[in-house]
Amino acid sequence: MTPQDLEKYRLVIPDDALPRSIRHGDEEASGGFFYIPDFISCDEERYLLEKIEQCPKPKWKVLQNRRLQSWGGQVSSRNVLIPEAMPDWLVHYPPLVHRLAATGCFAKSLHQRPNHCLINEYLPGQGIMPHQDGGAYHATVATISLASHTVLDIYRWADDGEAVDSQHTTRARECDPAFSILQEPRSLLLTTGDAYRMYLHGIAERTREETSHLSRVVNGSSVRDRAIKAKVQAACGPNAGSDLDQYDVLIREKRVSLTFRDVEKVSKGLNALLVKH
Ligand SMILES: O=C(O)CCC(=O)C(=O)O
Ligand SMILES: [Fe+2]
Repeated sequence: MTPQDLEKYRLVIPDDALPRSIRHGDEEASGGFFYIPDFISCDEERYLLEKIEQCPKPKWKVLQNRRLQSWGGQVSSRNVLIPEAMPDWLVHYPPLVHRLAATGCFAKSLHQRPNHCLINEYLPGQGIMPHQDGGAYHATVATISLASHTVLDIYRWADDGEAVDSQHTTRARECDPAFSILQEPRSLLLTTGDAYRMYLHGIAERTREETSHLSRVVNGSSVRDRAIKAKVQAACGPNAGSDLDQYDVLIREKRVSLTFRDVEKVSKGLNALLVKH
């Protein structure tokens, strides 16, 4: 995929879900959300899951609601990457770093490609609290999903568009998502520019999506799996839920996600000399 192709994957965000400080039409100049189904093949997906599963146990950091691996190095409290080489299975086969750079979404980042990858594993019922990815990274995040679908919920700040007092340290977010994005296995979701900076994102801790959880999905028309697409479109349509089982819409399985970003500040210590670019 080339940078010219990317535009056709842009998600159209409804007017009433835009941050109040962005006028409709402005978002194009400053990034957005792009959903690309089948970014990797079934063989690549299988291979990646195998490699991730084979990693030694200490590579996993176990959190309360998921576990994760970190590749490319550790990000220090000062937002500096202490670099480590990425493994072959993220760089050579499948050539994910190269394939992501070729989309053009990292063209404005310092290294013009991701140098860091977080791998999150979610069992059914697990998720991630709404958050922002913050200032350690260039404002592009590339997320590849493996093994199961999920629904990423996108939230706005409650005070968005109001003058925020600089003394103010805690900001409230809106309770309900402004919209959601359905991510299929093997898909890529890119979040760039203002879309990265202005919204929060999270995954609710549930074992299945019911009709009401799918009703604000914005990418129903670009979902590849026919059964999932039919359910999303039925949930979003004018007769939402009338001919659907309200309580058994989409069952989640174990999902693994790869989150690629560019950490712009990189330590030039001894480790850096050992990392081949
Ligand atoms: O698993 C995902 O899709 C989201 C992960 C995420 O938001 C993060 O690691 O910051
Ligand atoms: Fe995140």
